[in-house]
Amino acid sequence: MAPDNILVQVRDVCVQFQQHTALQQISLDVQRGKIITLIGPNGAGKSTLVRVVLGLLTPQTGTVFRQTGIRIGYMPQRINIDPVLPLTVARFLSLGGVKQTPILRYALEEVGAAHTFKRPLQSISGGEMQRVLLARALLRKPDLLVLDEPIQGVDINGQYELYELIAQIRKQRGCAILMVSHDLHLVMSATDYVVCLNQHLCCSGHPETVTQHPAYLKLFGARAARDLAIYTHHHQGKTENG
Ligand SMILES: Nc1ncnc2c1ncn2[C@@H]1O[C@H](COP(=O)(O)OP(=O)(O)OP(=O)(O)O)[C@@H](O)[C@H]1O
Repeated sequence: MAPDNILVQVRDVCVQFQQHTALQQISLDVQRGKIITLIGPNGAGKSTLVRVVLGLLTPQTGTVFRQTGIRIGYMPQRINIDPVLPLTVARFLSLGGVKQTPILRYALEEVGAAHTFKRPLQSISGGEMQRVLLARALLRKPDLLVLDEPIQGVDINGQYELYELIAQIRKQRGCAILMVSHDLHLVMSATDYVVCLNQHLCCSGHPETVTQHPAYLKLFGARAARDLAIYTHHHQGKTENG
């Protein structure tokens, strides 16, 4: 059992693929209504941890507790679509079980992709696709939204927009969000808690704390300093403008 405000509790989880250790002694709490971001280099185990949280992968050791009855909306890193399959965005969204047009339209409106409703899925842009996947996850009315690299294939302006949208969704719906990101500076203002992974848990805490942590600086080096400078600038700008 975990306190009611903890949606998912991961304790001392280890995952091994053949001889390779993907996760080592990882503990994590996903709190109701909070945004938690997993960062780490390629192969650090971020997607593996996401799969553990989702219950798609059973760790060799450790425990995972999920509050009973919680709904989880998942936006995967990518999906494979048959290029010749005639599938509109509306039909794609309805495959999740919700068929009512107004509800599907509303979900697309919420993510700023209402214009794609009747379009063939194969014809929409990378950024639009990310929004459609987000809409699909929202149709589950999630208590927890899990986003595995939501900005993949999105240009830099689109990335800021998407993170703003994610922050707005949390504000409006009050759901918890667990997301994976490579770019901490982009997500910092939209994140309550950061977990820095590299098979083991390098450091965790509030974004400002993590970016100054020796383990984070060791892992990301010069980029970390640049990220902090960008964040500080961005953050100060925001404060000055109210
Ligand atoms: N099903 C699997 N079988 C074998 N090895 C796997 C499997 N899934 C993941 N791995 C390995 O586990 C390690 C962690 O992979 P994971 O995808 O979790 O990393 P990641 O941090 O999400 O990486 P990226 O940033 O590149 O997406 C990698 O070395 C990967 O090759």
